[in-house]
Order: sequence, then C-alpha cells, then structure tokens
Amino acid sequence: MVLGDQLLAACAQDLALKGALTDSCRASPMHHLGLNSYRPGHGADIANNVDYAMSPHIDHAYFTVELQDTPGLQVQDEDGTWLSVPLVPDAVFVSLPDYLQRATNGVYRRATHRVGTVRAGRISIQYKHRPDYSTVVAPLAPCTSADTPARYAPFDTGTRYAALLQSLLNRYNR
Ligand SMILES: O=C(O)CCC(=O)C(=O)O
Ligand SMILES: [Fe+2]
Repeated sequence: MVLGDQLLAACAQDLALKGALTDSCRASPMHHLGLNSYRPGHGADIANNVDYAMSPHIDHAYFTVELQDTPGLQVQDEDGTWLSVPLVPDAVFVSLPDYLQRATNGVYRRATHRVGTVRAGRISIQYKHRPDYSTVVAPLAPCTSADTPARYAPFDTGTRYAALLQSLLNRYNR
C-alpha cells in the first residue's frame, strides 16, 4: 500500500497533477491483494484449448505490483507481440492498469497482459492499488487541453468494479 501511494505520488509529480489522483486513494481505498495458484496442466483442467493459462485482460486499478515464482506473466507490446516478464531477484514487477490510462488521458498506457501456458506449478501474488469505491476516474486537467481533449468519459470505478466481480461470479456459478 505504501509502495502504491508512492507510485501514485511519483506519477502525480511527473505530470504535475493536483490532488485528485492521490486523494482518490485516501479515505477507504479498495486495494486488492490476490494469490493465484496454477497447477501443471491447469489449462487442460479447465478445458482450455488456447495457449495461455489466464486470458488477456487489463487490470482495474491505478497500479499493479506483482511477484511470480516461475515465469509465465506476459505483456502485450504495441504491435501485438507478447513479451515474457522475466524473474528478477529481489524485484517486483509494476504494470500500469486501466484507471491510470484514463486519469492521464492516455499519457500512461495500460498494459494488456496474460499468463502463458503453465507447465509446472506456479504461484503469483498481485497487489492492485485501487481508489475509494465512490471514485469516478476522468482525464485530469493537466493532461487535457484545447489541443488534447479528454479521450475518456468519466468512469465510475466502484459500480463498474462491482459489476465486473459479479460477472466473474456468474461465470463460475454456472
Ligand atoms: O498470475 C499472474 O501472473 C497474473 C495474474 C493477473 O494478471 C491478475 O490476477 O490480474
Ligand atoms: Fe491482471
């Protein structure tokens, strides 16, 4: 959480953003800590006939901080190429999720990512730095101007996140 706050503050300083970005995580932030465990053959277990163990997606947060015990995480390049995130001793991997792209009007780009085929057991831990439930993320003033109008409509993070979680639950309860 401290690292997330520091990343957010660094981003706000980089783009001369006023309080809106950092304030949105102050009162009762909905940070998320996740633990994923993939078994060998995970893809086959879930009748997956594609070459990845977690499908391509973007994260709904300002920052994601991840640790993996075995390589597997892949990030998509601008030209669509999948790049493997290497294991670096004593380092965490930080990726940029959707809300940061919206708040910065696209100056910071969100990373589409997935987990490639898992051949051995694999564990990953993700920390997602998320704002208060009531936060509506919209492009912030210093990132918009007459020449660069807002590219994104205001995005209600709380209700949209609740809907996303509900849709995941519905998928697994089928
Ligand atoms: O397991 C991984 O390395 C990635 C997990 C992930 O992208 C997520 O939980 O959002
Ligand atoms: Fe993710």
